[in-house]
Amino acid sequence: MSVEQVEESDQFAPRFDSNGLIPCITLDSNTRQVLMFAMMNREALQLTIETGLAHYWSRSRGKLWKKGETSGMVQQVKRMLIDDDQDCVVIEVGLTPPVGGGQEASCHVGYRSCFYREVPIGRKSEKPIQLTFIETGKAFDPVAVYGDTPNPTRL
Ligand SMILES: N=c1c2ncn([C@@H]3O[C@H](COP(=O)(O)OP(=O)(O)OP(=O)(O)O)[C@@H](O)[C@H]3O)c2ncn1[C@@H]1O[C@H](COP(=O)(O)O)[C@@H](O)[C@H]1O
Ligand SMILES: [Mg+2]
Ligand SMILES: [Zn+2]
Repeated sequence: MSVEQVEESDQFAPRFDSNGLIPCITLDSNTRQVLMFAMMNREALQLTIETGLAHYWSRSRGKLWKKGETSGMVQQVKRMLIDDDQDCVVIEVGLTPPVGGGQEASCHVGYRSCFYREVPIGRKSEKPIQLTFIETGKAFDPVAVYGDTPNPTRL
């Protein structure tokens, strides 16, 4: 397919990287708050489109991942957008509360959004950069929802 077709036509032609993955940014459909960034493989993208529930590919866990499979915090896709060269998607989702109680959220750390800290802009000193928490508290208790086996994001 030509660049022209990819960029200017109405043909959906998602471009996966050399590992067969496409990045996805997930927004809250009501507020447009950025909730998370994850990858999708062809199957995850197809399942997301077919079922209307967000599916991803987890590189750290090496598996297809239906968001909410453990927590119950499924993401209902209201709209999907793709960029000009079709190598990145955005989904706007409705959230579901976790099964263990608490408010609707997305992040497995217990915050609503994975993007729960702000990096200050403009350096005033050589001191280490200090992040600010921008959510007032956690939306739910992750131990109540995921159990106490820690599952930290791989660093
Ligand atoms: N639930 C989440 C979850 N929700 C949001 N995110 C975000 O999704 C990103 C990508 O997930 P992974 O790290 O699994 O995927 P990855 O491809 O290894 O991504 P990188 O860390 O390499 O960027 C994370 O970096 C988080 O910002 C989550 N990452 C992991 N989980 C785990 O997913 C499992 C299932 O949870 P539910 O889907 O809520 O049932 C549990 O074990 C959770 O700990
Ligand atoms: Mg990550
Ligand atoms: Zn998170």
